[in-house]
Amino acid sequence: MADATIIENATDGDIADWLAQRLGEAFAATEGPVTITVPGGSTPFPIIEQLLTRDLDWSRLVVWPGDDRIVPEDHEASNTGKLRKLFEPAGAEVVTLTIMEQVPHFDLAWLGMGADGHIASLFPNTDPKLDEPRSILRLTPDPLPPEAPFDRISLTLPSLLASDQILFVIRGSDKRTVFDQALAGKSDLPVARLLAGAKQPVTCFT
Ligand SMILES: O=C(O)[C@H](O)[C@@H](O)[C@H](O)[C@H](O)COP(=O)(O)O
Repeated sequence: MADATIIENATDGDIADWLAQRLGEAFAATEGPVTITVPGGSTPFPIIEQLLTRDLDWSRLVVWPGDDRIVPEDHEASNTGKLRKLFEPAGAEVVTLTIMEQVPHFDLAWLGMGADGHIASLFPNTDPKLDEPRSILRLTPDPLPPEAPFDRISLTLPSLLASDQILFVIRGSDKRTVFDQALAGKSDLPVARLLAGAKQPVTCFT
């Protein structure tokens, strides 16, 4: 079971500073690109807007959506569309998730979490496995989440765990309770399964 560093009451700017620090360290540690996966939903985008004001060589960054809704990129529900609009003008590359992609090792895996304990699009009904042989899956959440009632494509638990460090940004007391129970090994929700498999540092901003 992972132990996590919990940083409470963080502002989007605090999280952007933390991310800039981690990315700066990753850029300094290699000549090549730095590869991260980032979540969709609503939380990450204001943080990314602030992150991109920091003075880093964004042309060295490769961004993988952790998941997406199966909609065109110009659809308002598209995570990839939003990430492209933010990262590409700064010079970063945003990968298109397809089940044919070879998923790399990530310098950082950034996740959100739903109140039902889903991460990426690994909803409880999809019964995500730590020994899943596939890297990317197409899934149908059941029930379909009302805020984004679409089929999904998602990195799997092994893909997300193939990372040097894991970041969660989880806002709200309900979600914090779900996260704490998962961290304590008191649930079998997707977030708990990921935490059970994590050997790398886990940081959670609330
Ligand atoms: O495509 C998605 O919706 C996300 O990848 C999903 O896993 C998200 O991270 C959580 O649902 C939290 O979403 P909020 O940040 O909106 O709370």
